[in-house]
Amino acid sequence: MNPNLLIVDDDPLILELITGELEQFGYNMFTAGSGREAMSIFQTTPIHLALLDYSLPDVCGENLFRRLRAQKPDILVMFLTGNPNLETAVSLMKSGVNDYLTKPFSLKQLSAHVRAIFETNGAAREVIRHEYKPDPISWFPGGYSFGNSKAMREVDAQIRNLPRYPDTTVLLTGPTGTGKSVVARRIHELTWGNKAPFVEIDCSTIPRDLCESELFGHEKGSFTGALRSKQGLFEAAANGTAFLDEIGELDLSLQAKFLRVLEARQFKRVGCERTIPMSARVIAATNQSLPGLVREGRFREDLYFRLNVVELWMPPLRERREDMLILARQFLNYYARRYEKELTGFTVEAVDYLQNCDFPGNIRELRNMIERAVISTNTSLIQLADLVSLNRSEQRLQHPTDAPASGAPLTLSKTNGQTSAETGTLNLATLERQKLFEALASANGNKSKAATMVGLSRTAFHRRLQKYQQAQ
Ligand SMILES: Nc1ncnc2c1ncn2[C@@H]1O[C@H](COP(=O)(O)OP(=O)(O)OP(=O)(O)O)[C@@H](O)[C@H]1O
Repeated sequence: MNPNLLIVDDDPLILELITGELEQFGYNMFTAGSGREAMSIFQTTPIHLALLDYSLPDVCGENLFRRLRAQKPDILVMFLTGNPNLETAVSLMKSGVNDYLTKPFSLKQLSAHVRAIFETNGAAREVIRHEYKPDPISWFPGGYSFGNSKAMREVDAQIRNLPRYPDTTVLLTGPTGTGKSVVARRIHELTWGNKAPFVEIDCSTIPRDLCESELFGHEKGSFTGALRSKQGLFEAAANGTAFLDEIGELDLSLQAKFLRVLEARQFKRVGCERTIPMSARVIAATNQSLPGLVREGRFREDLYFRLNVVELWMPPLRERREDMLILARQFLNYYARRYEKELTGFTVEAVDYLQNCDFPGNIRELRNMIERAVISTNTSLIQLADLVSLNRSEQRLQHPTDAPASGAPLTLSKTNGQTSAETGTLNLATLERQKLFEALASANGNKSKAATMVGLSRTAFHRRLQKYQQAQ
């Protein structure tokens, strides 16, 4: 199920252009020319993201937004506005709008924003991941790298060995955003190329009562709502790869059934007695500790052992700092091409910053940071100021009318409408100093806590703090 997007605008041309642009990315597009039309679509279709024009013929966009949120608190909302005045901007951000884009904007900017909303919003991201869509980031021309750290070289060596054992189950473990899904796809590519399907399911997002049918499929009429027969994960994966993400979330009763499938290499659709052979390789991933879940009685020990034939551990990025720049460079090349920017690299300060960041969101966070920097930069080198950004809503509350059309987090130099490197650095220093001291104050003087709050290692935090304390 790809995400459903609703655009509400009274200009049919805008509706058509936006629909054409976003459909290319696999979103299901719904359009409405008025608030009333929007509400009637909304009543019948699960909408994940609404793109709202601020001025509609029959209702103020803000009222429509409140009605949507009242009915579906987790709906994502982005406004497409003319230049908002300060009050409007403040009110939008305060009321929890996810993003807004100031007209005129380019379609590229719009799609970048939509992707960013889904990337940064956990719940909605899961919707995308529920079914497999090739992720273009995995297709760097000339191949892509996992990095050059010892840990990742070992992972790479093991992955290269796996095509010889296409039935072997693989367990991928490691914190969120470390690249487990990327590795799963890489194993599939090396084993089957595009000759067999790769099918993905996220066990944490499928409602419990639908999970069995998602895994094993069902026959028409086997339960209320089963209007058609449906293949499940194992059948759809055929002789390719069945990837079960967040396996730790699988319901205990289904764990037993799943174990039997792994042992017998066959299964039955719900409501059907026919046995279907299971030919796919199973890859499971989790960012939880399965032994821990076993101890708590939330995960079957026998299933854990059955899955754990080959375990690949993806360490957090802060434990493999030598990979950071390789990955950052890779993302820079990718996004520079994608956004058609002439970029040659990073400044020394930017490199220093990247190497000192802790990246609690791991590669996902690094990737987002570089994408935003590429969008916002005006120079051929990514500057420190392009990487360090204020919290987006804070920025907009302070300088709403200065928000660039791209809506990318502002660099301070741009916030003030100045682009000189010197001025940028000066402003950045003030901003950084303020952020460090604020974090320190909120952490009651605890430097480790404050460092985590601003995304730096304790040493980097301490070093920077000293610099500002000496300058006082
Ligand atoms: N080696 C890599 N090269 C390029 N992009 C990568 C690489 N590793 C990870 N990424 C990118 O980082 C992001 C997070 O990766 P991925 O979804 O594979 O992490 P994960 O460990 O499965 O996370 P989660 O536990 O939250 O599901 C994705 O956008 C992915 O494309």
